[in-house]
Amino acid sequence: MDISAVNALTYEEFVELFGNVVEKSPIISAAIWSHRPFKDLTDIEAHITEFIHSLSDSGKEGLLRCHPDLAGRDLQSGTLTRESREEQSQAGMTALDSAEILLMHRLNSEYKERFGFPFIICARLNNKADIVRRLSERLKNDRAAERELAIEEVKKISSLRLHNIVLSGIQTKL
Ligand SMILES: NC(=O)NC1=NC(=O)NC1=O
Repeated sequence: MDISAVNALTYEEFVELFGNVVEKSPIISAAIWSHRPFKDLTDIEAHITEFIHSLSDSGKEGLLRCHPDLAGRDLQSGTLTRESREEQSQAGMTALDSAEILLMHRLNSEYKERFGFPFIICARLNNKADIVRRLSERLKNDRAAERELAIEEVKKISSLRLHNIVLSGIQTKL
């Protein structure tokens, strides 16, 4: 990976490339740009993590609310971001039968009703059976535990997105 190419990006190019590493939260890339030159990919990830951990509880919950439900309205209406669409498709969310869709809607609604933010899991690391099982299990947690668990999942999602951009970016921009 050519970290010098990343460090040479203008602010606009950097946010264009990395702005959706954390779903619908370009402020994170806009903020960490100040820390260039980055030593390597791990350094970029560390700054993303530092930003997320610096958020208040309500800030973290706001970050979680920027994520679309799995098999939810955005997927049905085709308004998912490219990254989310690929991730959800890979986890089998686009191949659910009507009973599975209803189950996901019910569990997601129950979860959101209980915690005030959506259930989040790194879809690339799970299949649909894992997702239903983890959603059912995590519904039993308390809010603070779920906030932290969801933030850990956001970090996994963003790490995979970052690596994907830089690896594929080598062919295009970087
Ligand atoms: N609610 C979610 O967990 N959403 C998602 N997880 C992913 O990995 N991609 C998503 O869109």
